[in-house]
Amino acid sequence: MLDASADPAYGACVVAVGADRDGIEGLARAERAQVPTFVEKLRDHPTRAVWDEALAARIAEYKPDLVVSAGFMKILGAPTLEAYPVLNTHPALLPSFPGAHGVRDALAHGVRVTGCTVMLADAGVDTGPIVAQETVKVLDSDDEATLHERIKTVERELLVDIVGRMAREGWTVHGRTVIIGGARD
Ligand SMILES: Nc1nc2c(c(=O)[nH]1)N[C@@H](CN(C=O)c1ccc(C(=O)N[C@@H](CCC(=O)O)C(=O)O)cc1)CN2
Ligand SMILES: NCC(=O)N[C@@H]1O[C@H](COP(=O)([O-])[O-])[C@@H](O)[C@H]1O
Repeated sequence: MLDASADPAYGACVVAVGADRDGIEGLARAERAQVPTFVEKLRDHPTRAVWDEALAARIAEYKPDLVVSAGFMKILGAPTLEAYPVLNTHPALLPSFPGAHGVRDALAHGVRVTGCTVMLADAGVDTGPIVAQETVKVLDSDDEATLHERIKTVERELLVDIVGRMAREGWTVHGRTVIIGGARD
């Protein structure tokens, strides 16, 4: 996304990169690009609710139009969800295999095709309206790591494309579906 946003025609820029823990490659990548970063750790707060509020306050410092969750492994609470649209990427074809272990669960189930889903987060876990999906074939030789790496290649490209289109064209939510721009494909 940082690379794509170097082109003014992309229509979006990364105003900050945040995480709930240190040592994240995305933080280092942002720092190399002189993009502001922040870390808000759950363990630094007395309760989950206080962390939720603190995270939303950190995000508010950057006034984003859209929050993108990519590999953010915490369920976001109401303070963030009620303040911003949150786009999430999940390494499975929702509603199948939601949660923190989508690739592991899909492989264990024996699926021959899996993929990734870009959706708007809601209060549930991977239950929000779907923006886009792409499929990835499962190879007989796959283990969780090899399959997940192939999914990541597809989902990163999809996420960058979707964020740019949403920024340029806007979006509307119709029940469980998100339409980018003014009309259905
Ligand atoms: N309100 C929402 N927040 C988030 C969603 C969402 O759909 N609604 N998606 C997640 C990303 N995600 C799957 O795509 C996901 C991430 C993490 C978990 C989870 O069980 N997290 C545990 C802690 C895990 C850990 O710390 O290692 C937790 O939050 O207690 C489920 C799904 C992003 N946020
Ligand atoms: N349920 C949330 C979830 O599984 N998120 C997944 O974590 C990976 C992060 O990869 P990265 O750390 O290499 O960017 C991505 O595949 C993302 O979809």
